[in-house]
Amino acid sequence: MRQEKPGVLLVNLGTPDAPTTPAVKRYLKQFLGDPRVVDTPRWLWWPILNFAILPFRSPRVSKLYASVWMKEGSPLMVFSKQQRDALAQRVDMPVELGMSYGQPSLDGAVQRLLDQGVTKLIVLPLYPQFSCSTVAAVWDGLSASFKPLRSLPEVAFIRDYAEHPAYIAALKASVERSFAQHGEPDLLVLSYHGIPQRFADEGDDYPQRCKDTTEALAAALGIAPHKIMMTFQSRFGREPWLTPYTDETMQGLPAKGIKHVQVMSPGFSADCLETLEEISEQNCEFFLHAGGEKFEYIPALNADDEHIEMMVQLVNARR
Ligand SMILES: C=CC1=C(C)c2cc3[nH]c(cc4nc(cc5[nH]c(cc1n2)c(C)c5CCC(=O)O)C(CCC(=O)O)=C4C)c(C)c3C=C
Ligand SMILES: [Fe+2]
Ligand SMILES: [Fe+2]
Repeated sequence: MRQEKPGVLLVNLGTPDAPTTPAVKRYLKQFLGDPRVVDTPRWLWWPILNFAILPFRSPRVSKLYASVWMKEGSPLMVFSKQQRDALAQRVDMPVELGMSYGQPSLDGAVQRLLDQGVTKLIVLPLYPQFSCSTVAAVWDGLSASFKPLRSLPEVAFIRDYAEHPAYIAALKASVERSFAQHGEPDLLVLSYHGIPQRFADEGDDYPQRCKDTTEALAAALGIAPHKIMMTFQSRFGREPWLTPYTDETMQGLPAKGIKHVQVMSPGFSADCLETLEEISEQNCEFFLHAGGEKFEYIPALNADDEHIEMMVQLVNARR
């Protein structure tokens, strides 16, 4: 009889190995080369990526990475490892971390779990809101890592957890800590990573999942509807992305009398370039230059106890 031995595969996006132009170029080449992320026909995208994007974007973005780099490495990697270690302390099964792009690879993480005798993979992509550009890319990566195997493990794939009570409880605790520390702002802005509007038009339910999180958190906080709003950050390329854009919103709020904002990015399970630089630095500046007075960034859930508790619940429900 087959006796299942479960193990957890925690997955996130991945990040460069170093804040240098060659390392960032390597990372962006793999990331932006994934058709789940950019779906332009390959014959057209290959020369654009290699000759028009990588040579110019890599040196610019490597400087941004350098500005947030931590003693132990890239913030996304530092927090992801902390999450892995904290979860491993809380569940009686092996836990491995794999990244869609860069190291540690998904392939390696799957192999390490199999080497420990795991027969059932509980796959937890750390994206609270499903998107074809993130969660489906994890699915693709997982299935690619199965290609050389003669036997496949059982798989429990957690699609997302946008309104899971333990996720909402962790976000609520974090917002309440921030309100207690800095005072209640005129507006709480929830800034989610954007995607092209076209992906949503073609069936990606990501915007609805962001709305589900926003509504569940607003209800949990008991906050008035005019004191919370949802925006989308990090757009890339020329086509329209989900709106309202975070940067335009920040530039426009002070003229509407909003002088104190707190910004949280609930779609990022770990702090990274897009929160520590784009929100805490760039968008803070946009807001203050437009006449805003107080801007506070509420950190990602990272390895907070409430966040790890959420992971324990998600995993134990599938074991
Ligand atoms: C080009 C299209 C992109 C889509 C679609 C996209 C979706 C998407 N991304 C995240 C999470 C993260 N993205 C991060 C960085 C990042 N994202 C893109 C592009 C797209 N993302 C780029 C080019 C970059 C790299 C930085 C840059 O060149 O500007 C990160 C941070 C990684 C880090 O190393 O710190 C995360 C996390 C989500 C959740 C998402 C769709 C919902
Ligand atoms: Fe991204
Ligand atoms: Fe960005």
